[in-house]
Amino acid sequence: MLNTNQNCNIGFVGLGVMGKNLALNLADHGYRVAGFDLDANKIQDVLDTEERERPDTKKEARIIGCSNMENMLSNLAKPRVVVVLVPAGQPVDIVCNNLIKAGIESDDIVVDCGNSQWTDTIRREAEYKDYFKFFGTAVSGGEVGARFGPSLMPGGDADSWKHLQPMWEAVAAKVDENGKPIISNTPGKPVTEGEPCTAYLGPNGAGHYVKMVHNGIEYADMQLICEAYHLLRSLLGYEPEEIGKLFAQWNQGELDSYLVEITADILQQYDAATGAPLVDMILDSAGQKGTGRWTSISATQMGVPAGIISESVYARALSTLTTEREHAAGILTAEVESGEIAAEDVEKAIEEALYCAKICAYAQGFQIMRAAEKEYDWTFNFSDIAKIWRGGCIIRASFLQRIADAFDGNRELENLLLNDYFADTMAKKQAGLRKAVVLAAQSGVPTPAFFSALAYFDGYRSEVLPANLLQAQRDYFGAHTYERVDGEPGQKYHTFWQEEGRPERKV
Ligand SMILES: NC(=O)C1=CN([C@@H]2O[C@H](COP(=O)(O)OP(=O)(O)OC[C@H]3O[C@@H](n4cnc5c(N)ncnc54)[C@H](OP(=O)(O)O)[C@@H]3O)[C@@H](O)[C@H]2O)C=CC1
Ligand SMILES: O=C(CO)[C@H](O)[C@H](O)COP(=O)(O)O
Repeated sequence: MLNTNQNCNIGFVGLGVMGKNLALNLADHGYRVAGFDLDANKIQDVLDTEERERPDTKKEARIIGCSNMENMLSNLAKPRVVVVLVPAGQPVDIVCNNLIKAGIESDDIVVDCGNSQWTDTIRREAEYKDYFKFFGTAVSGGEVGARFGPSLMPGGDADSWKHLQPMWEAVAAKVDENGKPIISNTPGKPVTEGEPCTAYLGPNGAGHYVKMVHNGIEYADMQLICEAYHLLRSLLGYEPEEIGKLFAQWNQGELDSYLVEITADILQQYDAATGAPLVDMILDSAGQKGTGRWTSISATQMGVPAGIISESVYARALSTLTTEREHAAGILTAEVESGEIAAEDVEKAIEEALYCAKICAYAQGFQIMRAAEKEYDWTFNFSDIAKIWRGGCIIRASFLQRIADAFDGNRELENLLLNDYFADTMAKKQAGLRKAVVLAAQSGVPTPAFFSALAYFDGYRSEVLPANLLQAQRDYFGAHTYERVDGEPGQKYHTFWQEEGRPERKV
């Protein structure tokens, strides 16, 4: 293992999937990295890869391996910057405490680049402030993104950001003047032009919060695509390959996105062992690490309607009840309506449904962040958020340029659905969403995210909802009071339901 004691620009703790690739990305941009991992094989792996990929083999290594944290710190220029890329939760605190023991100083910056819960980031910034500056930067883009350009969502103190900004802007994904990702997945040939997919998002947990919402939207996006696939397969009897080709076609239009692109690819893949479509050989039980659930919980806690995101979390949970579902399938039947449906009409309806439901899901995501601004005293630039999601991250899509434009035009936009482009699109395409939901209901295909999207759209555009009846019910059984449509705002009334004549009094 190398230990050259030369000054490095940045240290890494954790050289797993994300740490290794982000370190190599930094090296490609001319930064010298000192890396440490508990697992010596991981250190060796990054050193071997760096050697293989080094553009000029005669030049010295751009990444050095360190046998412990003291060694890593001694290799870093001051103020030191240490990126932590270990599993979220307790390991991050273990690393922070180990850095303190290893002699980190109060001017040094420790950057948590994992999928940490934003409340942990807020706590950590305060807890470690006497020892070092704790800064959050959430990363999206998986392995390839980390290696060649992720979307970076930084949050923490503004001075630390000034120090980190040039590095983060260098390694982040880049988009061109039309908001399209500029891709180069060749080691040693990083993209240096274009607009970087990173922007300072605010203090303490702001970056991790925004990443969490990104993942909540990711859950919804993925679930909606899966429902579209399920409908096409069940209603039209299409094979995965056929659906893959259709998705590839949709990906040329408004649905252009990384998730639709990879779905098209996945569905055209066959299993080497059996010759069956690969998707049919994969167990239908979805995993989740928690970020989608956190988004749903945070929305619920703040009273933000985010049903599509929540339904997407529940859909994953329902999918894991494999044995129960097998049992229920033998007992519970569906009375389904069958009839002739023109394939072309169904395809068009599902394509429109996917776009409309996607708009509603993103609208919910941005509403969650708007509520979080008040809750945590942050001021988000929603246009910046949409812009830094245009490249590098899992939900990257050309559609995000539309969102950036919507907020550029009006920072105070109450809801994305009220922007001219989105309102107009919903007006033109909602028939497809309605049709998809009807077809799903009639044929017994579970499409909770599509249903939820339509209910959100119809609920949000309703001047009157049956919540008046609900308030009366609450007042009836619990004297919870209500306001009158003709009363002073805030003035509460209670009807004495059990008394003769049921008098109503101000409360
Ligand atoms: N993988 C992905 O696509 C994405 C992951 N993330 C997030 O990034 C973070 C890292 O993920 P990922 O790289 O996939 O995880 P990995 O498990 O691949 O890598 C984590 C590495 O950290 C090491 N480690 C754990 N504890 C310590 C410690 N105390 N000191 C030094 N090294 C330690 C682990 O060693 P050992 O294995 O020996 O424990 C392991 O090598 C997570 O928060 C994850 O949620 C974010 C975006 C995408
Ligand atoms: O952060 C990510 C991408 O943005 C990860 O891929 C994410 O952790 C995947 O989440 P889950 O395992 O819950 O599906």
